[in-house]
Amino acid sequence: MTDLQYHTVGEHRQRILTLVPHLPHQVLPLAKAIGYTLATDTAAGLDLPPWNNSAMDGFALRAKDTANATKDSPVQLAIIAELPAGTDADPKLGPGQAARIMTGAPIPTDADAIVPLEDVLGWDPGAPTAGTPPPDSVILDKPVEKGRYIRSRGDDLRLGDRVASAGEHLTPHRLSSLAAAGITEVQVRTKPRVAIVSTGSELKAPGEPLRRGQILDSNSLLLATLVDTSGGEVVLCDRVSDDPSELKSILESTRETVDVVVLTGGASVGAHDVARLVLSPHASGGVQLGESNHSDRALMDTAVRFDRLAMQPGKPQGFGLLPNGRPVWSLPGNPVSAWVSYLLFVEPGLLAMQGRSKPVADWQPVTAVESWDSPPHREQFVPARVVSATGEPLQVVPATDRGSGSHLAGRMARATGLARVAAATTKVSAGDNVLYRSLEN
Ligand SMILES: Nc1nc2c(c(=O)[nH]1)N[C@H]1C(S)=C(S)[C@@H](COP(=O)(O)OP(=O)(O)OC[C@H]3O[C@@H](n4cnc5c(N)ncnc54)[C@H](O)[C@@H]3O)O[C@H]1N2
Ligand code: MOO
Repeated sequence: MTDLQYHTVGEHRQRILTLVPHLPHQVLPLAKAIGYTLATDTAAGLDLPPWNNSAMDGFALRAKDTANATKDSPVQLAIIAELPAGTDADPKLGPGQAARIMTGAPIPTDADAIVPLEDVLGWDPGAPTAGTPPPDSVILDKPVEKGRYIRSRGDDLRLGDRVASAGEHLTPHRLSSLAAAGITEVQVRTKPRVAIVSTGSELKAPGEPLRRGQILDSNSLLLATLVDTSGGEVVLCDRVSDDPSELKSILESTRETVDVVVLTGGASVGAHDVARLVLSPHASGGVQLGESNHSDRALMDTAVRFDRLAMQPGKPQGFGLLPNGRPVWSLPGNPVSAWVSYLLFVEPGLLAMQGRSKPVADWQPVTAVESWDSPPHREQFVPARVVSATGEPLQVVPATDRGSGSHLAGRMARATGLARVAAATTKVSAGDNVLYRSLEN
């Protein structure tokens, strides 16, 4: 705590992580599971590789046949078979015999080493081997080490080894490992179905003409695309005016069809702040906290609460559970505030609902190359821009020349990420270290 009137970022996030419900499991074919979160540890269904196979295009042989090979006294081996990848042939190799073999083809049971094409005498790098019949023989002028270029059955994974763990994000590389290990379907957490509602009588859809007093709604697109990157499914994205009946009606009509509601705007203390009026009609402007508010009981209090946070931007924050247990976030309407608030509070909440094992993003130390002021007793989150990507740590400047001005919807585009300044810091000087989260992928 920095001030009794304000919650810290950590306290607010802890309350969210305590209260959000976990989503149920579902079974999906692997090819449909991209972006989901694995719900159970998942084990290999076979040995990988499934059989000993060649790591090189070359010749499979018995190493002992080459033991005496020298430049002066080379060894000649007769080629008695051709083994392309995919063959199930297992030719018998007698003394002095070898098989031409391609990368990935199973090693004959009698062979114990591979010599790559390049290592046999007379190989011509300019003459392609594709489509040519196997030679009658090969000549070697040095011994081949037993086991050379053999990829052994199970040296990647054994049947039953864990391939991926519950809570891991099903990224392309993880899905690929699961496919290689013989998995065809996975248990995942269902995706949170999310309703996004931008509130404010001043909002118009992008592309519509504006009369005096109106602005274009940019938060809806911001939040819808962010929800997608957090593994959520946007099932409704709408705008309502400051008339409370419109927001009430959306909350009612989505009772059974959405798991999560994210609102922007109307979270502060204004006379028409509709999110607060609808979700927490009896709350006053800002909550006066005493020590007891930080007890476990307060953490477990599920009611929608509007708190003031010791952060800039993003001071007014609403969060709680609706009567049927759906979490609702009520984010401030200023676009930079909505962005920062989503990243700090909604993203970890949505990931926790999916059982994601790494629900909080990493912040890395970077060097500020310009000075700027930071408000006392509040953590500051500044849209920032990397100016030198070479060397460590990275060097950043504020993406706008007006600090974290939370209304600067247009200049947000200049940012490559967010810089984070500790609550105790009131001035960042050039050369100081700050934390940074990259938001470029
Ligand atoms: N007397 C006080 N006034 C304000 C306080 C305060 O503590 N006391 N806090 C200020 C801070 S900090 C913030 S942040 C804002 C948050 O206000 P609301 O959440 O009620 O948001 P609105 O008033 O509805 O909108 C704020 C601003 O953002 C624009 N906006 C809203 N929605 C969108 C959207 N979907 N797309 C683009 N821009 C949007 C809106 O037009 C306003 O300009 O309250 C301060 N006031
Ligand atoms: O805290 Mo507000 O979110 O500065 O703009």
